[in-house]
Amino acid sequence: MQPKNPIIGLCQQASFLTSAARVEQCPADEGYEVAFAGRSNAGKSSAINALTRANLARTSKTPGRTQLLNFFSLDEERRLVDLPGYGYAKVPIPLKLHWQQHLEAYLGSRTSLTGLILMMDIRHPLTPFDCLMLDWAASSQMPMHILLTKADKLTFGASKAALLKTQRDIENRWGSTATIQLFSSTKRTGITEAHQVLANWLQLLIPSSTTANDIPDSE
Ligand SMILES: Nc1nc2c(ncn2[C@@H]2O[C@H](COP(=O)(O)OP(=O)(O)OP(=O)(O)O)[C@@H](O)[C@H]2O)c(=O)[nH]1
Ligand SMILES: [Mg+2]
Repeated sequence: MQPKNPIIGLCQQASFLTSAARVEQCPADEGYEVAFAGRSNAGKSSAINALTRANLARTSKTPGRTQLLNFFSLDEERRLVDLPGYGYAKVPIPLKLHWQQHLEAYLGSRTSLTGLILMMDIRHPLTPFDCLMLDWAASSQMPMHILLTKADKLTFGASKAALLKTQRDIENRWGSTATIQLFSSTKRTGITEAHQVLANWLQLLIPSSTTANDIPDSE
């Protein structure tokens, strides 16, 4: 029998920890943290829910729903963070500036942050703000993994083509800054691959004889 990837058990026991409106309100900067970033409505909260199999993060048809940094605890030293979505036009400018400032302060100061998952709607990849995040990851050498979300909205062929094109565009501009995969919260596509990235970044390495493909999605 294959050993169970420890990330699956930890994700199943994930619980809401706290919300922070500013960096000073974040939990102690200790252990390991992975943050989920992306344009408003890209599917960040849905992805966190799909990866944890719980209804932890609030999702919404109205973009701009997540306006705080929401922390979810996996165990005493590991956390996931749902970041406020950027780029939502209807948020008033002062609030936008407030969020941008706090997002930058968080990203620039958080020493427990071991990686950033960037979510992009597969139908609208590489928005200007996504490009800024890639610039930031490249310059700060922060590991980045991209989920092309809502892959279920395209046919299999079209989603593969979008993956290859976006991958090529990223390599041309940012080299090996980011890895990338297809993802769908509704169809539960790409969960195993994303879990493997989380396991690596959260220092939950599984035995080398086991590969990501050996581990079933739902256990
Ligand atoms: N078809 C499909 N719809 C999805 C998927 N993921 C999210 N959605 C829908 O997209 C909308 C936005 O999802 P959220 O997860 O709330 O997006 P978010 O990025 O957290 O949004 P903000 O909190 O506003 O930044 C909701 O209506 C979801 O049901 C997916 O994989 N497939
Ligand atoms: Mg959200």
